[in-house]
Amino acid sequence: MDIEKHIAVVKDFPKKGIIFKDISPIFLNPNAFSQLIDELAASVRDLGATKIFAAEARGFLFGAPLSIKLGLPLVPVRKKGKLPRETVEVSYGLEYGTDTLCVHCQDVQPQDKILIFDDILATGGTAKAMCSLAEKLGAEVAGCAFIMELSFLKGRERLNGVEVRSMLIE
Ligand SMILES: O=P(O)(O)OC[C@H]1O[C@H](OP(=O)(O)OP(=O)(O)O)[C@H](O)[C@@H]1O
Ligand SMILES: Nc1ncnc2[nH]cnc12
Repeated sequence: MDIEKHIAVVKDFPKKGIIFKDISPIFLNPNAFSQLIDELAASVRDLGATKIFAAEARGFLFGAPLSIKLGLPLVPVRKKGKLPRETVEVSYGLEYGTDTLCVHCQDVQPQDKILIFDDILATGGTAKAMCSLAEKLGAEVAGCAFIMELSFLKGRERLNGVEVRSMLIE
């Protein structure tokens, strides 16, 4: 499908100099959204993941239907202070700031193979942090998948050694 026609480009958001790729128009078109989830699921099935990590907040919007489509458990990866039970955490840098991501310890077992999912791969800070969370809990990273990759920010290099799948590379 032509994903690009469902992405709005906004200059200088959230800071001057950032060209923000807004994927939210896809949610206004349920047929396109459904097709996107079908294609995303087909593109990662062979990775043999046992669970999906999806990053707050935009990652949740795609991660939830992806988990249903693949029949795999979904582990919410949340920003600090949101998860009520025991967590592991990792701090990371973003294109426009820094943050800390957490996961519930009980959600992951050492035999798990984790599919790291997010809407956008930019600098790779978020995805790298999710890989570290999986590894801290003794699990393996099966691969990383994104709707869109901003290749000029070289996130793929930061994920060196991990299988990376992006539906759209810009
Ligand atoms: O590759 P990176 O440089 O880490 O950037 C990618 C991340 O940035 C955005 O999330 P953001 O932290 O803006 O949060 P949101 O999903 O809550 O909007 C996006 O949804 C990815 O998670
Ligand atoms: N330029 C960008 N557009 C949308 N989401 C992002 N996350 C990090 N950088 C981004």
